[in-house]
Amino acid sequence: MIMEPFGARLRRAMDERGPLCVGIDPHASLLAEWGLNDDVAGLERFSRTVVEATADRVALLKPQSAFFERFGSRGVAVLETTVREARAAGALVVMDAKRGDIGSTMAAYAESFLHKDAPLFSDALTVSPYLGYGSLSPAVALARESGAGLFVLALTSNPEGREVQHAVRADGRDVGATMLAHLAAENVGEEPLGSFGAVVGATLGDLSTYDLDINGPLLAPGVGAQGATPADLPRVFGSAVRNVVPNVSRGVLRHGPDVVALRDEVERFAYEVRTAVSAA
Ligand SMILES: O=c1ccn([C@@H]2O[C@H](COP(=O)(O)O)[C@@H](O)[C@H]2O)c(=O)[nH]1
Repeated sequence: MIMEPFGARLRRAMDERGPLCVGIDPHASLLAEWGLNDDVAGLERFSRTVVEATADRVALLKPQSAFFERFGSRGVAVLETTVREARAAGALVVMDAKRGDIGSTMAAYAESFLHKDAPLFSDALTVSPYLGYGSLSPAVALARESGAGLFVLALTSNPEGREVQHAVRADGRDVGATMLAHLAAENVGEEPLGSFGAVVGATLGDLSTYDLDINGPLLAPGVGAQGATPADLPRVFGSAVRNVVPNVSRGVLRHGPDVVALRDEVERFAYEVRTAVSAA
């Protein structure tokens, strides 16, 4: 069965559930705060709890692959279960693995996360374009075939990103703007929303010099622990704010392991995001 394109599925989820992405980031410090051991059993309990608390109510869940990979194959097995259970409970899943390599290797990364029969198949994948946007072509092609999406790192939330992303090219455009232009080209004519999104940090202040109108989703990490708030979103994203899905990881997760407390925090962020976006 051919799956509806990711952009259309995400638009519907954002409209029905509100535009919020919750991160599944099992930091060792959070496992300790939750009274769990820093081992595979702790990882499994943490991830199950986040899925139980959030997957039936948020548009997007974003497992951070690094925190699972650090436990080796058993951690990756927990990641597979987490993705499967989150999707079964109704959330879309973006795998935050930030893959990027020469095209021939990129094809294998794409198979790992975007082939519909892959054990880690996810609705979308974060990818790094810093081996050249064209190196991502195999992932773009497979995402189209599978009804999946990509989130391309364009303007990341960390201050160190500037030395690469703000570098100005010979044509006068900076690297981040160039990535946004590539994505706009991928999404031409797609309705209601293209499947090729950008990662643009909510921490970055006024982005009015960038054309964020890529007809695709803007995944905006940085809300919560990194200091941005939902109220910042209209100022940062301007008229593109309707397509923004802010991500909160530690800002929600530090309220666990109590499921009700996690849900309350998700509802609070969702309400604040909705209020900020509808006032814009
Ligand atoms: O520019 C980026 C891209 C990705 N991230 C990821 O988002 C979460 C943020 O976690 P918080 O706890 O809400 O700070 C994390 O998984 C990062 O790897 C990002 O922060 N910035």
